[in-house]
Amino acid sequence: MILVTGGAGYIGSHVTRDMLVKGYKVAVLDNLSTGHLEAVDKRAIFIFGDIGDERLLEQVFKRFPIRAVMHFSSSCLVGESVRNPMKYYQNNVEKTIRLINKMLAHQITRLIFSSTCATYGIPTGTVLTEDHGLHPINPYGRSKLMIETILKDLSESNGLHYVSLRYFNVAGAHPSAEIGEDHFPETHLIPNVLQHLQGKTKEVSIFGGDYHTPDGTCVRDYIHVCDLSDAHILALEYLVQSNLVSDIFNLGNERGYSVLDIIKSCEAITNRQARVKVLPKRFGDPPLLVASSEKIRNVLGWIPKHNLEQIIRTAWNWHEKHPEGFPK
Ligand SMILES: O=c1ccn([C@@H]2O[C@H](COP(=O)(O)OP(=O)(O)O[C@H]3O[C@H](CO)[C@H](O)[C@H](O)[C@H]3O)[C@@H](O)[C@H]2O)c(=O)[nH]1
Repeated sequence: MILVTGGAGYIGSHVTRDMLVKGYKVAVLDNLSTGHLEAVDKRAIFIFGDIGDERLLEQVFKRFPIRAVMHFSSSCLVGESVRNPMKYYQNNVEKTIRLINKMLAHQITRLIFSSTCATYGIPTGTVLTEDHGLHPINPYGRSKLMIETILKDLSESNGLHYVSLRYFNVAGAHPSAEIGEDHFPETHLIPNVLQHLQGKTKEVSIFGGDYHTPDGTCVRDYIHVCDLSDAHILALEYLVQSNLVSDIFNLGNERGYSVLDIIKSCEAITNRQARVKVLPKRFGDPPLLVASSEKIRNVLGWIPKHNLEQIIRTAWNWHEKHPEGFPK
């Protein structure tokens, strides 16, 4: 059985569903602070609670035959991390240490960790490889880098085996449109543009129009949540098979799209026109983040199957089918 922390969240719920389809048994641990019970596949065991609750972790690890942990639960908004860094150090660092401690106490030594491209900071080249320097420019990135450092140390001394996946910009929804992205408040670009095109907001804010990028807006590498999910399952299989190897992989598509590119693509796919307003830069945003995914393709055999159009189309289907998101 695999324990999925944050399995009621956007990414965790997609990976949970895919693992169940592949025949894995899954237990989801989630405090529903940002996740949704309705997003959790009914075939999974659902445990309500916090990853920082050591008594609960003790019970979970005693009761269920957990072979590995996929650790999604974390705070993950760059802007919020700048305003409230302590939340990030507590949720992402302190509580993760408690989780890993309990895992090791129960001889659970396999972990898939949700890391981020925010660990790199401002890239020196145009495409980021995993060996690029790590100089995060916001507390979110720093909190994830702290855990990566801890994981490396524990893998050398405590027998922990981990795969850390550095996500670029995750978007899109399950092809069934039964699960998708539902945050409150929504801060991410693609859902914000689509919700605006549904008539929910007056305009789309563009955070910064004078970056040193081709059109002056930030460039990001968007990856479909189902491609991301495939990579998690490959990483899990890799950990189980190789057993001794721990590693770090980028998860992106090697294609950069600016904020304006995204708005134009959303307009074309929905056949609607957006109203945009250029606002000041959001603090903590690097101008350009594009992955090299060569390593994960070579080592894990990961093949992304969705392009930007499919990312936006599946997200649009989800928003159209669930204009209010999950039932509240
Ligand atoms: O309404 C919006 C929302 C976003 N943006 C811009 O669009 C780009 C993408 O922003 P998102 O908020 O969608 O995503 P981030 O790049 O901030 O965040 C993503 O990348 C981060 C690393 O930088 C973390 O990994 C984080 O979890 C992940 O969602 C940024 O340049 C942002 O400034 C806008 O212009 N308007």
